[in-house]
Order: sequence, then C-alpha cells, then structure tokens
Amino acid sequence: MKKDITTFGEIVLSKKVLAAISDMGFEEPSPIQSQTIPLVLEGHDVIGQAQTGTGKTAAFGIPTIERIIDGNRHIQALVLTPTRELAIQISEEFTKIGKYKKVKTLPIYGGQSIDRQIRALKYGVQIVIGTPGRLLDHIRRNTIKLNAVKTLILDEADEMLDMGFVDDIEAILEQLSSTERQTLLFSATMPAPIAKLAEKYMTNPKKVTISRENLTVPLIDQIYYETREKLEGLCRVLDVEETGKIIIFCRTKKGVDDLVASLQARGYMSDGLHGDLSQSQRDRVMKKFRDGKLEILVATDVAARGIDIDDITHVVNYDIPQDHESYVHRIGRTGRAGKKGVAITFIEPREYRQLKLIERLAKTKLVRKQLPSSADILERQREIIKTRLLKTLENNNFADYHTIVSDLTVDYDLIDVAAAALKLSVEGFKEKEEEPISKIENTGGAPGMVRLFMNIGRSQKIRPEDIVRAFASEADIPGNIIGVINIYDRFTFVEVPEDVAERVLSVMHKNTVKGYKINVEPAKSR
Ligand SMILES: Nc1ncnc2c1ncn2[C@@H]1O[C@H](COP(=O)(O)OP(=O)(O)OP(=O)(O)O)[C@@H](O)[C@H]1O
Ligand SMILES: [Mg+2]
Repeated sequence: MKKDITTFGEIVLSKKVLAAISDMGFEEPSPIQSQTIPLVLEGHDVIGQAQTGTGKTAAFGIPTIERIIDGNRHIQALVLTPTRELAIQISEEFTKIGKYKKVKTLPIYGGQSIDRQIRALKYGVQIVIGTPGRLLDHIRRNTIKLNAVKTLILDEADEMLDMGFVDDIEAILEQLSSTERQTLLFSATMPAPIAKLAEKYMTNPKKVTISRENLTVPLIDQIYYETREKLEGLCRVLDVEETGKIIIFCRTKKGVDDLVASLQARGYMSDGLHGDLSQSQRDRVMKKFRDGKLEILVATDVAARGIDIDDITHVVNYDIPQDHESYVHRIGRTGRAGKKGVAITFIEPREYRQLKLIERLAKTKLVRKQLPSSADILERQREIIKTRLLKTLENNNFADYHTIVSDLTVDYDLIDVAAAALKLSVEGFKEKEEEPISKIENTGGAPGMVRLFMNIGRSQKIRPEDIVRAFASEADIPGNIIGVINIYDRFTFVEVPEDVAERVLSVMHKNTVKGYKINVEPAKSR
C-alpha cells in the first residue's frame, strides 16, 4: 500500500513550483491534493471529487503547471470553467503557482475585447483558462490553436457536462488530439449520470473521492427560517448577526436587482452580480467585494460555483436553491480552507418539502431557527455600541475631551453626560444640516446610470411619476431619461444617466422640488 503523503516535498515537484506553493502559504497538501497530484503527474486521467473550499484548483493546477515544458510557447493545457469570474480566478491562482517557472497563462472569456485576447494568443501562451462560448468563438475565427494541448481540465465538471454546455464541450474536444490527451474532471458534486457521461471522454480514469459522507462542509452552520416576509426577515438577521462579507443568492436576475434596490433603500450597502450586467460592471462589483469595500453581494447562481473570496462569513439563500447541487455549491462560498461559516436559507411555508429533499440528497441537516425579535435587535445594537466604546477607552487618546466633561459635570450628573455623549455619537446631532452626499455609484442598476438618494418626509404623499416629472422640469432634461424611481418607507432614489447626474443633484440640493420638501441624504451605511 502507498504511504500517505503529508508534505508537498514528498511529491516529486520542481524547486520552482515548491517555492511558489510555499510563497502562497500552503504548508501541507489537502487530502484531494495529496491524492490527485501524483496521479496527474504520472499522466493519468482523473475524476476528483472533494468538498467545496478544499483546494481542488491547486490539485489540478500544481501538476499541470509542473508538466508545462519551459520555452514551448504552444498552448499545452486548457481549463474550461462555467463562468467568467471563475476563469479569471483560476488564471490568477495558476499565475501564482507558475510564478518562478514563468508559465504564461491567459483567461479567455466573453465580454472582454476579443482583439486583446487575439494579441495575447499570438504572443504565445502555455495555459488557457476559458469559458466555452468565447473559446468556440476563437476556434471559429481560427485565432486559437489547440493541437498541442496535452491536458484538458473541466473544473466544475458536472456543471460543464450538464445540458447547457455539453455541445460546446464536444465541439472543443474535436479540436484536441484524443490519443495523447490527459483529461481531468473536478467538482464538489458528481452525480452518477454525469460521471458516466464523463467516462466517454476519458481513458481509464482514476476516481478520487474525498469524504463520501456529506457533500457539505462540516464547518458550515446550516440554518433555515420559515417566513412569508423574507425581506423583513433578512434585514432582522443582518441586524443581529455578526458578519464579515455576505453573499445572498436569488433565483433570477430581476430578483437580484429588486433585492439590491430594497437593501440599498434600507441603508445596507449591497450590490448585485448577474449575467445581464456588462463585463466592466461585473469586474467592478467583484473587485469591490474582494477588497472588502462591499459588504453584501447579491447574486444569481453565476457566483455559486468555485468563487473563492476571503472572509465570506455568511451565505444566504434568499430564494431556495433549485436542487441540492446548487445548495452545496452556494453554501460552499463560506467555510473554506478550514474556516467556519454560516449558511442561512429562507423558505416560504410551501417550500418546506423542497428543503427536506435538498437535505436528504445533500446528506445534510438544516437547523430551524426563529427570526430575531425587535428586542434581539436592540440588544445587539447595544452590544455593538458597548464594544466600540470599550475600544475607544482602551485606545486612551481622548484627553482632549476631558475639559468638556469636567465643565459639564459642574451642572450635570456624570452618567447623564456620558449617556448624552453616546447618543450624540450614535445618532448624530439632529439640528445640524446633514452633509448631503447623495451621489451613490450603483452597479446593480442599469448600465451607465447613477442612483441619487433622498429622504422624503413620511407624511408627504408623493407619487413617483410626479417626482420624476418635477425633477425633469427643474433640471431641464427630458422626463423619460430619468430611469426608475423607487419609494421605500423613507429612502427613495431616482436613477439617472451619469452625464446628467450632477444637474439633477444640484436640483435635489435645493431641497424643494415643486413645493415638495426633499432632504438629500446619504444612504445610511452600516
Ligand atoms: N494546501 C493548502 N493549504 C492552505 N490553503 C490552501 C491549500 N490549497 C488550497 N488552499 C486555499 O483554499 C482555498 C480554497 O481552494 P479552492 O478554491 O481550490 O477550493 P475548491 O475545492 O476548488 O472549492 P470549490 O468546490 O468551491 O470550487 C483557496 O483560498 C486556496 O488558496
Ligand atoms: Mg474550485
């Protein structure tokens, strides 16, 4: 029997690749890595199944990069992925692994300038990571040569071989030499019919399955709430949970847009990701989310597979996933590389049976919880204030304010002074004119549009059409170019084209439009 591999050093890898792995902070191989890397190095076809976030990318990336021949500028390996974001991410990870070997990798995906890709291809690349559609485009234009490809990898193999992609994959396969080709399939889920189909394209594949017990990661707490008021429920949960980055999944693109608008209107900084956005919008949203400048990403299943972002503490299924595979991949955006995570699923009463089916097929268990009460939310807010206050006390750099406090304690009780100071810092000083910053970039809305937020007093009954008309006439622009207007309980926004945003903003800053009193305010940031 083979001895278990516990270090990367035990695998026959070049110094350059080992050094790159060590730079990436990988100390020891994960189980899927120690079991599949040697097989791939030996040239076998491999079907690798391991839970989400357990390092499948490097499991196929390390040996593939090791096998690239230096100095040979032909495409030697091809990775196919279901989404653009995943192609970019894998390309970045490959670049890191191939850093010292100076392996040339190129992501190829729709929505990016094809000319730029053609130039890069001409220059010579060794590994291409692409989505099937754009790759086929290059094949048809004869701008890509795949005859030197030795290794083909289907990441998210079950998704790639599912109905939607199978014809494209076959068309791409025709370009590759079938006798010399090594084929690798990886995914966290591998339904039996797909595994069967996969074997059609493979030669004596070795199957490696890590943990047959559960498809989901044990480090993820799985919870569900049953409610008819999902939006209200979601906001309550967001208010009490201690969260880092959050991904919320919706079923449809429109569902994503609507939820982003509702969340923004309630002051939660969120943005959307789905297939109808332009590539630059998709890139911008992903970058903001990766960099920690966006707290909540609302997405369709386009973000369900493979996406690896640090510190996603919570995944929320705002709409129940369509099948158990989607459930497994969605919640797998948290609880990665040994970290903990929370997965929250909202269901309406009629969806209970579907939830039970998902539980059974994913071999997992979701714990039912009651939605937080108003008292819970208040309690949580108090905790947050207390923690912040404690931090300020520990930092001990508030001596400048001592004289104010001692002056005030001549006439007032010290506890009252402290409580008033807290109220001031939490709620702000109400009599003061609030700084109007109402220009909020919004990538969740229509392309090229900007959302301008305002605050309309609750008592005023205004019809959205009237506001649009009033703005248009005051700003002297045609009414039909002011896009959507949404009125939520207090926050309202108009969506206007970028180039007239300033003009509309200046009208808003006058604070009255045709007799309506309007305060322009920033959307509350949490
Ligand atoms: N050996 C290792 N040691 C430490 N961290 C690792 C190791 N291998 C991979 N990682 C990190 O673990 C994270 C998850 O890896 P990866 O994205 O490859 O998971 P995956 O199995 O492909 O998940 P998914 O099924 O969601 O696509 C990444 O941030 C990666 O850098
Ligand atoms: Mg992956």
